[in-house]
Amino acid sequence: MSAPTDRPAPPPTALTIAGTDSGGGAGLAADLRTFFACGVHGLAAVTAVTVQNSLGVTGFTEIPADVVAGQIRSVAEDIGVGAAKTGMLASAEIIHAVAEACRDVGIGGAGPTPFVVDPVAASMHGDPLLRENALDALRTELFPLATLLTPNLDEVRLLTGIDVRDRSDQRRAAQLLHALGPKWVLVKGGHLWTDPDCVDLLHDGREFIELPGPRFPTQHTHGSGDTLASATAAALVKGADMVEAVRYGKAFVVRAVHDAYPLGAGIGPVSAFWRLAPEAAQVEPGES
Ligand SMILES: Nc1ncnc2c1ncn2[C@@H]1O[C@H](COP(=O)(O)OP(=O)(O)OP(=O)(O)O)[C@@H](O)[C@H]1O
Ligand SMILES: Cc1ncc(COP(=O)(O)O)c(N)n1
Repeated sequence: MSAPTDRPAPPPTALTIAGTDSGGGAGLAADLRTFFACGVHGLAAVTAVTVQNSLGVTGFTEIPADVVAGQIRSVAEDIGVGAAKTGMLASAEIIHAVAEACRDVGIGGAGPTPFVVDPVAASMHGDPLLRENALDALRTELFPLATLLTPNLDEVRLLTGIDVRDRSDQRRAAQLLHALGPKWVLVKGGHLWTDPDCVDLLHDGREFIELPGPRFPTQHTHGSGDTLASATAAALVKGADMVEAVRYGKAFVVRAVHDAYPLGAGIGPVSAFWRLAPEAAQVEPGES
């Protein structure tokens, strides 16, 4: 085959700033898989390497903070970042370096690049992914830069002290978190076991938008939060507004949870494979 003379236009890009999961279910692997499935070229700044399988996380080591920041600056200067998304940030030092690098290259805050901050604190097995002293750095350094903050209910409890038991608690938590500086907050409802509608609540300081979805009776939801945030970031790169982008992210993750598969003896991952089916390739943000 001869080399093409007309090269295709490059696809949009999105950057994940996250830790690795050796089991391939969550973190960096889930983010890059979701970007790929959405037709977005994934860029990666690795923050930590975890020792992890379907049964839990038995350890992790952090990447030096200057190397994390270097990865962000390197791809921003050369390739360009259409949107960025954080996952596991591990330590206050890394959070500080990420915030500084993101500010410098226009990610989040007053910059042009949408920034989805998933304040990952622990794995779904309850194993810590963030040093205990790092919560304040998340609140004060990263949240004010976030275009969208996507806590789950355990993270809400850690960050606000609110133990969400119903939709009115979910609203109260969204208000408190919005006051910390993000433009939008999405309080995810996956852990609100009493809610059959699995409502994720989106808030911008004025309105509350409820995003219901079916709750599937499966334990295999590893990586669902990463997948939701990455699909939302992918939609933002493609020009969707926030409400449209989060609706797309939710529709994406609902399909991914529906198709989740067992892997190993514990909790299996959600699946982005559905997006590669020919009929699914037609679904774009705003059409889901
Ligand atoms: N059993 C389920 N059926 C359908 N959707 C689900 C289910 N569990 C979670 N979700 C959806 O998946 C997304 C992530 O939800 P969740 O609140 O569990 O976040 P998370 O704890 O960060 O995810 P995880 O820890 O599994 O990666 C949300 O959109 C939520 O509504
Ligand atoms: C590297 C890394 N990042 C994020 C998660 C959270 O995902 P989950 O809550 O599904 O365990 C994880 N387990 N590992």
